[in-house]
Amino acid sequence: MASDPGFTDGRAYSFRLERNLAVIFALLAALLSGLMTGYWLWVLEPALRDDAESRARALAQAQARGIELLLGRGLPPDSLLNALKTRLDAILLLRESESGQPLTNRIRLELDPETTQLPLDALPLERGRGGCSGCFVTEVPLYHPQEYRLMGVATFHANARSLEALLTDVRSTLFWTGGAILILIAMAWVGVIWLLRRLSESESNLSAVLDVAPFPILLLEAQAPKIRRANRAAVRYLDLAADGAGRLGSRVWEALLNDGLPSGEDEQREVQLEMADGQSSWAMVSVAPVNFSGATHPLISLVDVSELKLIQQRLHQAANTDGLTKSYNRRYLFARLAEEIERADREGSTLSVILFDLDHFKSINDTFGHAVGDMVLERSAAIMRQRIRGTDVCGRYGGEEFLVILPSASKATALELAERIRAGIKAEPWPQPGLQVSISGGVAEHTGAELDHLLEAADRNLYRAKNTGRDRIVV
Ligand SMILES: Nc1nc2c(ncn2[C@@H]2O[C@H](COP(=O)(O)OP(=O)(O)OP(=O)(O)O)[C@@H](O)[C@H]2O)c(=O)[nH]1
Repeated sequence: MASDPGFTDGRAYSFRLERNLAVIFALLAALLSGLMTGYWLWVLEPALRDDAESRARALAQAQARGIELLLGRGLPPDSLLNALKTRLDAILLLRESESGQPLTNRIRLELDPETTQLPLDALPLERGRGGCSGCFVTEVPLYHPQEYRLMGVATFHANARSLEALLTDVRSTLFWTGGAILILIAMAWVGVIWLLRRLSESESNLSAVLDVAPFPILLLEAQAPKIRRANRAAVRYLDLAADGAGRLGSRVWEALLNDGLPSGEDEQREVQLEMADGQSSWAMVSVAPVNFSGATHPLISLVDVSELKLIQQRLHQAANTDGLTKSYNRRYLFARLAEEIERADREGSTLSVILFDLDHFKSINDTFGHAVGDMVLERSAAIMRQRIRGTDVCGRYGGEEFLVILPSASKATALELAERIRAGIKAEPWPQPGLQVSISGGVAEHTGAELDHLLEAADRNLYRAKNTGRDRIVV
């Protein structure tokens, strides 16, 4: 089938099914023709010949008897010949006694009814004698008159009427049988053409449907993950182009293959792809088996979920982030701390936390205004984020309280970091004249107890820091 411009062919497409059907019909027609020819050659024709021969043999014998009777009357030669011409239907092989020249005549004669009564096997006959391959000739001279020697009597090897009747029978049998076969073959071909047209229609309809689909669709080969067909959206999305062998492919497609296609029918996979323009894109890949020409091919569909992914990320970020400080919020901190405690228990590693609280924050608000208070919160969170390690987590625990989670850190390490943060906030050059900010912190190390115990321990130390003059860290 010619490739259509839409559901792009990676390779010429062929209907194996319809091709097989056509071959079956052709074989059937050849078989029937062979049978008919064989039937004619090995059954009908031998029967025809046998029938004709036996009739001719009988006729020749009867005619020979008739001639014998005529010859016995002692007629002069001319009269004899005339009598033979008018009475018998035969070929005579007369030979002049002197010259020895044969006088072969095809004569219209009538049969003497008496002669037909003679016993049929009375005369021995030989076929093909005297140069007449289709004749039966008496083997011995029947009569020896003075002037002429009658070598024998011959007849065509068939009674014309019975042979004609037989031929008519055969021809009519052949005509009807052959006609029926031809009608069958013609009907079969009409059926095949109709079927092919329907298949072609459904194929082009499928191509049209797949082509207008706004998302990429690929039909793969049954045996290997190679593209057999791709719709326009797939050509655009995956930047597909045909190679020298007409096979579709691209760098993005190879990356998708390397990432692994879903194996199961209901399986879907989200894959991140680097597109032809260098941009990153997320695609939901799903696979469904479809049958073509008796083989199961995977039909791959891709849905670009980049925007969805972005929205998901934003939602996830919004759900876990504090709007003011852009640090993690309390919800996330609790969930993350639970995870880290579980990991520390599982791996037997250390884990520490620092609970910070800005000092006299109420008075900052009261003195400099709420907006300045917000700015102090934002800046303090940024200072914390700048100083922690990549594995640490820092977030807003409450109003002016912050929690830092330090996986694999002892309380000594945590203390060190807490002091650096405290010093950083204190040393920050705040833009408001007279604004001074300090922070207190309580450090606690996970000792195998539950999450609440760890936070309570940190809170107790923070309380002690507050009560012992603030601007300090207590372990
Ligand atoms: N500007 C601003 N203020 C906040 C925010 N959240 C809580 N606060 C204020 O933070 C203040 C906390 O005050 P307190 O709990 O009395 O503590 P403090 O004044 O810091 O005193 P100590 O903790 O004992 O040093 C309150 O006045 C809250 O209104 C916020 O998001 N923005």
